[in-house]
Amino acid sequence: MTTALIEARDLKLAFGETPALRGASLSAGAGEVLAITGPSGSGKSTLLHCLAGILTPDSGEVRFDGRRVDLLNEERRSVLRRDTFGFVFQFGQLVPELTAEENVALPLLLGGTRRTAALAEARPWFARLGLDGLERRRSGELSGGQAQRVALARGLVTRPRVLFADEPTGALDSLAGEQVMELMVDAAREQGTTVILVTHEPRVAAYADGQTIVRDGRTSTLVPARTAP
Ligand SMILES: Nc1ncnc2c1ncn2[C@@H]1O[C@H](COP(=O)(O)OP(=O)(O)OP(=O)(O)O)[C@@H](O)[C@H]1O
Repeated sequence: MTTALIEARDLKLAFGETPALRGASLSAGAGEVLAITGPSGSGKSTLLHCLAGILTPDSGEVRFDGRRVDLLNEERRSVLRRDTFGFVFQFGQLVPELTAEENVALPLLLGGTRRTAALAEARPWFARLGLDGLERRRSGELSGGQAQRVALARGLVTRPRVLFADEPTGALDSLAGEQVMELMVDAAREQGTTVILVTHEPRVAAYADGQTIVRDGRTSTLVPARTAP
């Protein structure tokens, strides 16, 4: 059995009086794709945000590569998010003033890479994700599927150890959604990136190696990933 690269143990978190997580656990190994599924409001995004160091649970443990993420201060968590993790959300959230290639280069620029080098690293992603010729477009000039592939390139350009994807196909029609999923899973496998994917669509979850279902803030394993205990 491989060791977990990222894991959550018995997470609990309430927003005021609203309990969002009541004992959520999961684990994923290096290079695995894990889907978090479940009904609306069950706690999927909250669980993802705890794993990614965006939220801190009230109790329980989050470990990445053996280190306790939940015990890090905000500054260290933000360095971890910037240097080690990648993110894709439902609505690509591209910066509208920037060109597509500048959007892809953005995480590298924020990490201190010089502009020319960052753009040089961003460009190969356009051919790789079927976006040739769209490098200089702004987000308003892209289709939803194209914009989401640009957002995917931006999430992967730093070669993150873990890519967190929250409903990455949620705003797309089924064909564009399948394209995004195939490209995401292939690119992640090629560079050994673990993917933690929130989705309510069974067709999207089927791309994953393992599935964890969340109901009322509690998890159960639907399909064990290779590292599940
Ligand atoms: N910032 C917040 N403040 C207060 N309550 C919140 C906040 N974020 C989430 N909640 C509540 O926590 C619970 C879990 O929400 P969460 O967004 O994690 O669910 P979800 O499964 O991702 O839902 P969906 O599929 O609809 O996106 C819900 O009851 C929600 O209303």
